[in-house]
Amino acid sequence: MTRELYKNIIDSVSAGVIVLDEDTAVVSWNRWMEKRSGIRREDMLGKRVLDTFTELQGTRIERAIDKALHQNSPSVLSAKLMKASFPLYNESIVSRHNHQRIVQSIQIKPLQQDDKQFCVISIFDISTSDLRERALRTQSAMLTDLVRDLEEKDHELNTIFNSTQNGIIIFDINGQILNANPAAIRLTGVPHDEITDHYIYQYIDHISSDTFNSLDVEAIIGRLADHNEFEEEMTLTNHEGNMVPIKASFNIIPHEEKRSRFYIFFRDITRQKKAEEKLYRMARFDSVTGLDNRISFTEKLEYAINIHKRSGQTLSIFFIDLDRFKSVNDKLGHSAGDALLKMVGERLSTRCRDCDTLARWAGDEFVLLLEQQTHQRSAITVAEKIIAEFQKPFHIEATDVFIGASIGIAQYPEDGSTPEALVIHADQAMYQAKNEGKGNFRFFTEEMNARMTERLVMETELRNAIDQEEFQLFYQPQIDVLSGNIAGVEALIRWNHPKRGLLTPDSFIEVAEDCGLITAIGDWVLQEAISISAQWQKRFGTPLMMSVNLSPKQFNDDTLVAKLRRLLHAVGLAPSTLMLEITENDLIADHQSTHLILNALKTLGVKIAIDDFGTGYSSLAYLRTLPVDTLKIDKEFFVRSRSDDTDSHIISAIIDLAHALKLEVIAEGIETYTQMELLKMKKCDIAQGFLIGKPMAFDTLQRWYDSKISVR
Ligand SMILES: Nc1nc2c(ncn2[C@@H]2O[C@@H]3COP(=O)(O)O[C@H]4[C@@H](O)[C@H](n5cnc6c(=O)[nH]c(N)nc65)O[C@@H]4COP(=O)(O)O[C@H]3[C@H]2O)c(=O)[nH]1
Repeated sequence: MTRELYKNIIDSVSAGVIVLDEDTAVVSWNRWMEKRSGIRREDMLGKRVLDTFTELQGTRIERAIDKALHQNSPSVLSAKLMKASFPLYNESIVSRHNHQRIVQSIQIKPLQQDDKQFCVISIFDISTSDLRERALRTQSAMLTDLVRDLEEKDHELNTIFNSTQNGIIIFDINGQILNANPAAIRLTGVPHDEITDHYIYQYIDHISSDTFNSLDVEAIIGRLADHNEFEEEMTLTNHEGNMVPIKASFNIIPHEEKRSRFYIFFRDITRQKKAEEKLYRMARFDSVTGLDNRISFTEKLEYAINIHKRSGQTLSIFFIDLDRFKSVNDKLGHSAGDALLKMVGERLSTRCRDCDTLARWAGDEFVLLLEQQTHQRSAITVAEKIIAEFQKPFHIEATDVFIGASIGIAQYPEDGSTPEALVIHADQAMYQAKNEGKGNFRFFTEEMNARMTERLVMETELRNAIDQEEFQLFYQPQIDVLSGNIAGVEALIRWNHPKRGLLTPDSFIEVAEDCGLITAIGDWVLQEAISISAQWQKRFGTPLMMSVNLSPKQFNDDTLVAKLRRLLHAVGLAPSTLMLEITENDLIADHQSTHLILNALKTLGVKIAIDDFGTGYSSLAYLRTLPVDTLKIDKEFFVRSRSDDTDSHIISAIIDLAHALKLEVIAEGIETYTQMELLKMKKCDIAQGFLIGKPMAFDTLQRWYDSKISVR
């Protein structure tokens, strides 16, 4: 379309048309405008419309122009806009000098062209009634739409307000309740028609508040002024006085000053709180005894240390380990074990004051923190009372169960300044108490710590010892008492320690047992001993009775029989050439499974000896029921028999009884000819001891044997 045609079209329109650019400068001014304003197009083009009609500044017309240019949004202004209309002169009605405004309907619309923003102002003269009527009708239709829109929105809001399960309370600047939705009425328990007589602070409060009605409405309103809304966990006290935890969100409904409204939007979080509490309890309390657990104890101990740092008072930490708990658990089952732990917890609690903390540390270990201690004596008194508590039996599943307690005590600040150090030291002291005979208590000493550190070092070294091939077997000969011929050997382990030289088992077997390495070491011993036995048979043409010590863990290892069968088969050795030595105490530890294991070993065909006989409390009558072949009299009897006649009598009695039970007897620790004479006299079967030969390496054993044979 040509510019000329465009100009003619807008000049022919019977309405004012003004087009403004982004700076509100006039780019189009039609003939109607020239006529009604008396201002020519040439005079207006390029001029700012608001500079010409200054009285439009700050009016709705200016705002509408701004909206069209900057928000791309149209406006319709119509009415008798006395102030905010274009001051146009209707020449046909009034004289040029008589400034009379006409009634206008003004549309201000945005227009985008070639990436530029324009604003088109159309001015209609509606001074005549029919035009005015039309404009009014348009306006009324617009208003109807607006009202309908508002009603729809209102309906939606009302539905949400009435049906939501969350409580909504609207209140004023004084906290007075103005409205509440059905959920809020239900949660507060206040009748609907009475709710507006109440104040928000009568029901809603801070969670930690201990003063009733302490909700500070002014402070809440202050916070809302800064943030518009905020959320907090609070409590709702209903009409009956019951407290419910809620999650509350406060909001403001802006109004003119002083008439502002506020609302609280809240929901009942009882279930969430219960779940949180459950989780908290699970994380901090022991489920079996209901006592504090390790985490909670450590925190309380840390707190106590911080407090006592200032007061200078002593804290005592008890590490309590139950004696014989494992055997009760194994025999009566886990639920009985749990019941026993619960009873122990209750019994220990009776020995504690309110300010003390008792916790279950792990398994059958308890820890106790005594505060307000002034001297060691108080800790001793508590320890003695606890040990005395265990003198009485625990009644479980119609059985009276006797267990004991060993206690280690560490004290703050002397024995450590952190919870970890104090508990470790108390544990070390407990270990010492246990080693010294159970049912005891010991205070921590630095010496214990040194010993423990040494143990830990040994544990690490032991782990490497197998791979580094640092173990070696020595063999101690055993002879037939009557003939003097070799009857067998006992394999005894040695550790070629890289720094400490050759170590005997007394210095490391216990550590290996405690740290679980004994099975791996024992497996190596069995393999080595069986392989040596096979070599012997090959070299001398006769089988050698090889005795091997078995630790309780190995004895209870489910794979033991299969392992032995495989090892013996691999070298083609008869099972009857292998004798397994099990100590008397280990055999009586668990009667039921002992029988099962021994029977399986017997079926395999290996021999079984009861080692260190006389040191335990087993009756010969019980031993009779066990499928064993040999009884080894503990060497202690022979050491003592040199000075005490009674022991000679006991040795005689044991040999007689063992023979009566058809058991072979080996006397261990024979160092003198007199002892040898006694054995001969009592017809003891086999003798072992330094008199015959000390434990020796395999090469030496072979030479020893060679020399024996050549003498004959
Ligand atoms: N004073 C004196 N002592 C004598 C005499 N004759 C033998 N002995 C010592 O008595 C211990 C006999 O072994 P045990 O009672 O089974 O006692 C063994 C056994 O219980 C354990 N042991 C040794 N080797 C092994 C092993 O391979 N595995 C396991 N689990 N324990 C082992 O270590 C304990 C100590 O072994 P060793 O130090 O080799 O000590 C050996 C031996 O050297 C004597 O006439 N006088």
